[in-house]
Amino acid sequence: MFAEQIEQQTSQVSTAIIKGIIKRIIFQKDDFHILSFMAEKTKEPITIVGDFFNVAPEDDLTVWGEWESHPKFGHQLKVSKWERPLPSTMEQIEKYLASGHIKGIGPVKAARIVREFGERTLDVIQTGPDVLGNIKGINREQAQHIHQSIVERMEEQHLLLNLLHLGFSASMAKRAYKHFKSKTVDIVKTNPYRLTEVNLFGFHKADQIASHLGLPTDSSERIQAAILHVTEETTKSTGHCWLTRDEILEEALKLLNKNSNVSWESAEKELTYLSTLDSQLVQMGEQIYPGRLFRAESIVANRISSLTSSVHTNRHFPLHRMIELYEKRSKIKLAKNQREAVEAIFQTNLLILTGGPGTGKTQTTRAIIDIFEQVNANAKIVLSAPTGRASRRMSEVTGREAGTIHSLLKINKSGKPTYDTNNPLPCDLLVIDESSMLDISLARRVFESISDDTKILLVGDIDQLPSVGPGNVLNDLINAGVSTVRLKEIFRQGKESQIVINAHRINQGKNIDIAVNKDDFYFIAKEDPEEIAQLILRSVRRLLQKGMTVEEIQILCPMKKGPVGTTNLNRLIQSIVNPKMYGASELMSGNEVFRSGDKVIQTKNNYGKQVFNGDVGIVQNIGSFYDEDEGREVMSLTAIFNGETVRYQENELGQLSLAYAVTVHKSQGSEYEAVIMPVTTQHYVMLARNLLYTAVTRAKKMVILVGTQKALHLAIRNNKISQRNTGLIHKIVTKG
Ligand SMILES: Nc1ncnc2c1ncn2[C@@H]1O[C@H](COP(=O)(O)OP(=O)(O)OP(=O)(O)O)[C@@H](O)[C@H]1O
Repeated sequence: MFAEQIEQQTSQVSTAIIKGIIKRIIFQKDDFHILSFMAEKTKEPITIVGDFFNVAPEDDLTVWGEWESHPKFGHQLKVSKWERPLPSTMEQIEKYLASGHIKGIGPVKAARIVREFGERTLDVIQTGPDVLGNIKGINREQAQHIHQSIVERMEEQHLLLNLLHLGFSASMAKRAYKHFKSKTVDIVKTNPYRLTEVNLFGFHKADQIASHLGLPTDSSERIQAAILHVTEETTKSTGHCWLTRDEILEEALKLLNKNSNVSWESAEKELTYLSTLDSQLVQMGEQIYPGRLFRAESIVANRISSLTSSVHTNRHFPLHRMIELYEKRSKIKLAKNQREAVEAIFQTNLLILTGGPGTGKTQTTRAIIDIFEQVNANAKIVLSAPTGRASRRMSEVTGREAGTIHSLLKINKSGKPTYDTNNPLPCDLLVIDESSMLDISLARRVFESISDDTKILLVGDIDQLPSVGPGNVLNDLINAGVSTVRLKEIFRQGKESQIVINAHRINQGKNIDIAVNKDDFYFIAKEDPEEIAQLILRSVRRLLQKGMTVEEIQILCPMKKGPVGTTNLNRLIQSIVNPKMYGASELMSGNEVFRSGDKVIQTKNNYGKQVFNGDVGIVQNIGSFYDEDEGREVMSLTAIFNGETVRYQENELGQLSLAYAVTVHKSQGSEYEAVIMPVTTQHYVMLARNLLYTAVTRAKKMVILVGTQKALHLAIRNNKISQRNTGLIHKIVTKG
């Protein structure tokens, strides 16, 4: 059987298959091993490299791999698969027991055990520790240990034999085992979709395994997995917290029926079943929530009810006098609604401060913090924001320390925070800036982490795009009646620019105003998308000639696709600002080429590297370097993010993208000296007032819009801010 498998696989892939014995572990880090291996046939020692687990010298292995020639270490076999044949003869079993794998057994005891049970030794020991009771020199505790070790060994063996050929790596098999224990192989073979529960595989990979195993395409397991997959993906891509039954069924059937014929009724039956379990999906009438979003909404709503009902308003200090003193100290006369905000924070535990650019949100926040400290010199005030860029900016404008919510709550890789209901954040006033970016899951973490004695000030601009993740938290809180101060007076307008004026005009649905005597807001009329792209290129060149740097100029696009989408514009801009240089190293990832000097954006949170989704950096170097951990030369790219050098290996480049042009969504919470934006009906589906408003408010010194008046008007008129399906308002209202 074993040999048959080898034959089968030899014919499918052109890899070397070698049987032999591990002689020495040359290097090991986690699962990665470099081993000296004695090939059975040639009796020659070779070096094998790859992911292994629980291996030790003298282990018999069969390895599959490809030969590679390493500049430093010479000829070595890169192992993609391996198996450890089960010991079957008495001699093999004795050698195996004595090999050092099983604590408490050396050669003498191994020989005694095998003498007692013969070729059935491993089977017998698996039945229980008591069978070892008569073996001289083995006490109860050791017997238990030997039994346990053998059981685990056999399970691991079983795992490797059954999973590696299905496309699992050794470490994936180990992760699956950690979760499903002895049931792992059974689960994979009967319902591989369960691997999606532990985020080991997505639906598509699980479906491939199921198809490889010949499992039926209309099984309940497959239909349920597809339903859960589309619910998760659709809420992620649309920002909705719930979807209708019909939406889910339509999408699930599209996915399922690529290679089968599942009926609407069968899918509906499975959806009903999943909803009645009330865990992965929760049904409220026609609305279906992913369970975790439903729970997040309920928790936020509960916490808000509790926070707002626990406020102590009996003040023993002369607030009006304190505001006057603040005005004297800061030489700023607060406007009426700025004063209201200062007063409100002492009357409620949860306050929202919103307003457009230049309306004095930062100034009001400063006043609140200052006066709060005057009232209580020992008050612990914490400043935070959803992204690294927003928190850095907050720190600059307030002159105080500010960090991301993730770092504040000490949220670990698996999303678990150190501060939560049982261990609340020690804090009297928590200020969160850019709070329009809070999605419902992050809001849950924030509200769960604070006690009823903490006040929260949420600062943000509700007219910006909503959070990237599901939910519309800031808007929902305002609409649910949470105390809100809305700043309307524009303080910057007089002395400053058309940018602020036009941002407010856009927000009010009015056309932009181009003042001839100002040179910070341009609209360049162009119809043809190719010409728009060329004009954008020319504008970039012009700004560079004027002395701006690549980092200061940002192209913001509604979409990624098309001639004026980020993908194409990045390619074009790169070709002029950072063209291919003869002899210089480059690295490819997907359709993108990275060169030293390129502006790049991180596209997912990486806690290990401390670089987060949306962080922008500059590539510093591309080349090979000696990786101590791997003990070999690897190609890598280093980039500078916020003054820190970060290294990416070739297989990590999927986390980076060129960033000369980014989507408006990605720009939330950032500011740039100059913003250039294509405005064309090619991006019709995305043209909305809040998108244009968000883009324009990112600019500090200059905005250049290139496109058609028609597209611009469409965007300004479209204030049907794409509705998000959420239930937070309802949940808060019903609590009240
Ligand atoms: N009451 C006031 N009197 C005079 N100037 C003020 C007042 N409030 C704010 N300002 C000034 O107006 C300008 C804009 O204020 P601020 O930076 O607080 O606005 P903002 O809403 O935070 O803007 P943005 O969202 O664009 O950062 C600042 O120069 C600030 O000092």
